[in-house]
Amino acid sequence: MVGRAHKPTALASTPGLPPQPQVTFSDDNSRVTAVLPTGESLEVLLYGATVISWKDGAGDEKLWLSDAAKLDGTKAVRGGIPLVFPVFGTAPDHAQTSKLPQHGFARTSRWEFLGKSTSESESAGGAKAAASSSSSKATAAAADQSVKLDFGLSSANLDDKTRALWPFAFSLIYGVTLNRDSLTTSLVVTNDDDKPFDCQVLLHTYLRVEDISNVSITGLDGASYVDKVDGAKTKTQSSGAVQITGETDRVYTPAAAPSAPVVVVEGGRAGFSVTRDSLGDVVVWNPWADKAAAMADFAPADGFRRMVCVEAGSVADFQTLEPGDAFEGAQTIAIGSRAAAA
Ligand SMILES: O=P(O)(O)OC[C@H]1O[C@H](O)[C@H](O)[C@@H](O)[C@@H]1O
Repeated sequence: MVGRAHKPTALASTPGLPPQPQVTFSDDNSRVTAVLPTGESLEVLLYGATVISWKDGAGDEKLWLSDAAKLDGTKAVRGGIPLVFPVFGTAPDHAQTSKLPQHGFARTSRWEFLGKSTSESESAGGAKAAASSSSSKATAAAADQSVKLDFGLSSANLDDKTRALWPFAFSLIYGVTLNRDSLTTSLVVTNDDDKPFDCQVLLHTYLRVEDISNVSITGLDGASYVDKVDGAKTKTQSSGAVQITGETDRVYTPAAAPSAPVVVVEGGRAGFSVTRDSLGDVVVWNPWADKAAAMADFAPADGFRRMVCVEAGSVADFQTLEPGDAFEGAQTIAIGSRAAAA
């Protein structure tokens, strides 16, 4: 195809305004899709508020989703970004959460879509460009746009059975922001009860990689971790990148500050950089062949070579929220050159 020097830009839906991010609902109301004018996209299931797809402007998928994942609300989604709350794993010795299923109920509850917000960067001439009919300014503004989708879950939305397992009044607001080269997910937990409750949160991100044998993870040097595949022993990460060569299930607690990004490097190039805000822990998980084979919803069988979970959370301990208090934790996953600059 011959390149065109003066290719027309996409038409704005309102004359004089740059193209806007598009947010649509699926016909069956089960999912929300957002697309930036520059082509990046995001898909979120209301079931679990699970992000099930995140594509860059070239249409390349950034998250791993099992071919056998259940997306019909009968089981937590195997892949994407399931939300873990209020317990990580199971906690038989923790009275408040001991009755809950693995990873709690947030990932298996239907959330409400609360709405979208969009923004443009002033630095890209956003405000001016929006008021201008100049196509070059409009393009600059569009290039810097982002869209944020908000989802909510509260005790009032839970079925009686779930509420009985964890009888606290709470509300969760989950914000998912799609930028051109990054995705931010943030969770606000509010205690609406008149008694304190304990909770853990985790953003259980399945990152898609080309080949796990070329992947290394940096940013965890010297971090203390619990090795769940070696009798839950506490160890210290030696310096040098972490390589995944077998089943891996570790809960890292890097030194508190400054909180360095955890970078997934593939073939010598930074693929993803995960920056955390108020989330002290990082779980690194890959089930490898045998564990993957034991999961009915994990496919294809060698899919473990195409994924690694880097999960930002607050899970090493429980945190206690007093009545009326709120906790907010977030992660930003940057791709490509922004990851390289991290
Ligand atoms: O199978 P799931 O309940 O989705 O859990 C999947 C995995 O989640 C985390 O990464 C835990 O550290 C693992 O121990 C667990 O196997």
